[in-house]
Amino acid sequence: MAACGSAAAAAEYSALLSLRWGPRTRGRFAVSCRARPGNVSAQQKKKRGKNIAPKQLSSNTKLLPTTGENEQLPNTSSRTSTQPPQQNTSHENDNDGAIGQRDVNNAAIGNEQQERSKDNHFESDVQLQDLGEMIQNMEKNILLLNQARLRAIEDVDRILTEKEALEKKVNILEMKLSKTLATKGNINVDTIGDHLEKFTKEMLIESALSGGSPAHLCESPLFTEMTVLKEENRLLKVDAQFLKTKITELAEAEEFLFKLEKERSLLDATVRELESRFLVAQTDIWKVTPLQYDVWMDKVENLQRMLECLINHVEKYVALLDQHDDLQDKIDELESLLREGETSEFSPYVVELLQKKLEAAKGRHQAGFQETNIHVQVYRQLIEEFQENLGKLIEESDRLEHSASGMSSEFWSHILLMIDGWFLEQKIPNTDANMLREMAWKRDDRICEAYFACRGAKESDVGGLADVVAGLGKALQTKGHLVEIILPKYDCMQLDQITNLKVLDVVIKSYFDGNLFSNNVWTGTVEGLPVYFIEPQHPSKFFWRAQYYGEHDDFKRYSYFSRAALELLYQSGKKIDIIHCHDWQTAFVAPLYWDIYATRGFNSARICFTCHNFEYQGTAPAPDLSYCGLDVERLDRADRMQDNAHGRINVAKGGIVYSNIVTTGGHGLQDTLKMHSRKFVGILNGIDTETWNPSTDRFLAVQYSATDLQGKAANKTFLRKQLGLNTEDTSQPLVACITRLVPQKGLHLIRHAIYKTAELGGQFVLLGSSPVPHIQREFEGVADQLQKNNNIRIILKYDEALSHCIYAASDMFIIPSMFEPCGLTQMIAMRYGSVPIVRKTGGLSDSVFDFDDEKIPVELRNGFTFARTDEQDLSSCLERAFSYYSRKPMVWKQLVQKDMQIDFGWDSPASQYEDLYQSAVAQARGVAQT
Ligand SMILES: Nc1ncnc2c1ncn2[C@@H]1O[C@H](COP(=O)(O)OP(=O)(O)O)[C@@H](O)[C@H]1O
Repeated sequence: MAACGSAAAAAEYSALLSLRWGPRTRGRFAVSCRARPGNVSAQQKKKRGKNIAPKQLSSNTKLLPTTGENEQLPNTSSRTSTQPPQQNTSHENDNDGAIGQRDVNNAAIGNEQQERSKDNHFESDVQLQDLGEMIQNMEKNILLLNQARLRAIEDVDRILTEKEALEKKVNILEMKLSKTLATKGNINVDTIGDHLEKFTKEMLIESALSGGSPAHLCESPLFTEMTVLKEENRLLKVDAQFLKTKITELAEAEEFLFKLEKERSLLDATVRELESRFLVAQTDIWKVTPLQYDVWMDKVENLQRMLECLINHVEKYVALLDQHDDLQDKIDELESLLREGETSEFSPYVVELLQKKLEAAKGRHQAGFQETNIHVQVYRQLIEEFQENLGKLIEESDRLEHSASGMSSEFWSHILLMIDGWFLEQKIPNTDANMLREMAWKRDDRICEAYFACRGAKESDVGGLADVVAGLGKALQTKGHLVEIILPKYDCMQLDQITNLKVLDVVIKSYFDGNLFSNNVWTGTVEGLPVYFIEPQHPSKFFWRAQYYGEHDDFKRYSYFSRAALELLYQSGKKIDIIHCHDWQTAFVAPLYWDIYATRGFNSARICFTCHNFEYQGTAPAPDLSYCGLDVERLDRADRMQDNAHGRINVAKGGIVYSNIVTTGGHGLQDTLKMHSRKFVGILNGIDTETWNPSTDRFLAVQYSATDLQGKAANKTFLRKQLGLNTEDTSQPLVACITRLVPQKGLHLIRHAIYKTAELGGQFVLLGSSPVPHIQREFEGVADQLQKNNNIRIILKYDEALSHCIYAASDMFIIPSMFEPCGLTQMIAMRYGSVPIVRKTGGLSDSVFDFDDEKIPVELRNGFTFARTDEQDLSSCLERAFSYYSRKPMVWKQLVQKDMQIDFGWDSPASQYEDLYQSAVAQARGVAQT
């Protein structure tokens, strides 16, 4: 029985141990956790959790000895005599209430046994034997108990290790969570959620493995922490989802912007193509003789269709603008959301990242919007211009219906008188005069055509280029270089500007379209510079057109000239260092030189190309390149002379590709310039400081300088009187504008400036002329309308003398160009103490710096600038200038004096050119020596 009892006791112990030590230990742990304040942070929870377990568990181990009595409990009635009474006392202090009660019971049983032992002395031996067995059993039990204790301690250690591992996992998860929020806006809370889910599962499995139940697990602090984490993660998920949506919206906006940019460049290409086709078709029409009236009408109709197409395209630009508006709304919305985001709990990194992205998108959007806007304005003007020309052509078709032969005898007499006049004025040689007389006599239609083509020709449309070539040439000459200029011998040249004009007794033959043609060579000096004039003896009379540019066969005319000019240089046997080509008209020289002349040993020179106005680039169908002897197949390639937008040939591009130095910017050829960036240098033009010098200017009523501004005031008074402007109020600032009236110059802003100046109490003088009849007429309308306003004068002609007086008299000078490759008027204005107010574009933004712009060093601030093409920006700029003028006269005076002292001469640009030339020459010599 004892054995049985012992065995039963042992079984009881082990059963008890496994039952009590497992869950109860955990139970205690859970209880002590629950006792903590409910609102502590997860971090605090972890710290406290770590300290509790070991001590409480060790106190529990004291309970073990009481289990010695527990083996008796199931059979108390039959086995009471075997109970060791002394054992009861050892557990008096036991903490466990249930077990303590059992101890009390056992103690009572023990007392009863002692009473019995006194009455039964006979049984003492037997009892002693039993007692011995009991002691042995007890010892065994104690041994078992100790083993169980050791296992319990091992269990505790294992649980602690597990707990620490779990805590580490939680830490890692927390770190992952915050890292994920901070990385590139990619908030992957799903992954965190997955981790948490996985983690929970692992916990459940571990719990199951260690015999725990889900119910117990729910009570565990780790589980609570996990729940908190899960909730936090859920909220984060919502935030992240929201941010993700915004990021996606931003990405969509960016994509949309990209689409708009692409669309615009496609439109640009098509419109430019249309524009050049239109121009060609328009000029081509003049080649049709009056007898071919049907052909004429077909062509006019074709033009009409092209015009409609152009209008259609411009409408697409307008649609683009609307889309830009939508985009603006989206950007505004995102911006305000982000502003809220700054104060919310979103990760600051994410908000900052989004803000950066948004800023970039905003910048692109604004630039795109502005660019599109400019295109819309310029092309709208262009359409009006085309419509005007078309109207003219239709009018002309009426005239043609009666044919040139039907022209009155008065008309032919007028022509004959004109020819005589040119001859007497030495504008044409005798041979030409005879030939023209003959043609007029025979009522030759070509005379008619030439006459009508010349009618609209303006006085000077090469002013800017002529100024630059002469200015740079003279400056280089002063620096000791030998400079020569080659020009076509235009019939409309101002011969009085040329000294010693004479034809050389030599004929230079040059190649053109499969034949050799003779060229007369004339020489003369212009502003002290030697000039050669080439006069082709070609039946097309290339430079006998009564105007410089704008002929239907300009491409042919200038490819002819380029080839003839090179031939002249080649045959003269000179050893040239630099050939500097200006504008697309002479850019043929670059490929011709390298492909044809350099191979003939004429290779000492290096080529420099400057394009003063990239509005015109000289495009034509590829085969036209062969006229001057260039190899079409070799050159009609994207990396050579093929236009970047369409399949035509682009001569300006050829100039960039085949030159050693390029000093120009822009317009559709940026990619080509980028590819050739090593040879590209931006140099601002200068002005001729002798011609434009207020202290010696013979056109002025009074000469003056920066140190004597009385003279400037005198010029103002003089001009106001001369133009019939109000002279009573001397405090009124005088605003001026001298310009060609073409869309490029910002016509709507010029008009606005007139009215705004009047509104601000100033006076306005516009001197301008337009090659476009409808623009000229439109400004005539404005002039008529404002004729009686004695604060405004609009003078619609080209008048150089008057221009000098206006520069001198004005206080402010307005240049609101849509684009401006370089611009001279802002420099001339400053030299004359007229403060420039300009739109920030091209050369204007390189030479005029806003007086209020704190990002610009004070010493450079010389005028007032505005960026946008709308009227408001110009208005506020004008207001700022007026405010300084009237409220701070001393500051204004200093600004005027500063502007007058800026060096805009050619010396500095010429030195820059000189350096470029020299390094190109040095390189050439280096190559020659190796
Ligand atoms: N109506 C005019 N009368 C006199 N000079 C003019 C007139 N219009 C423009 N100019 C002159 O033409 C030159 C213009 O050069 P620039 O500013 O480079 O413009 P662009 O060459 O594009 O016309 C300036 O010297 C200016 O004084």
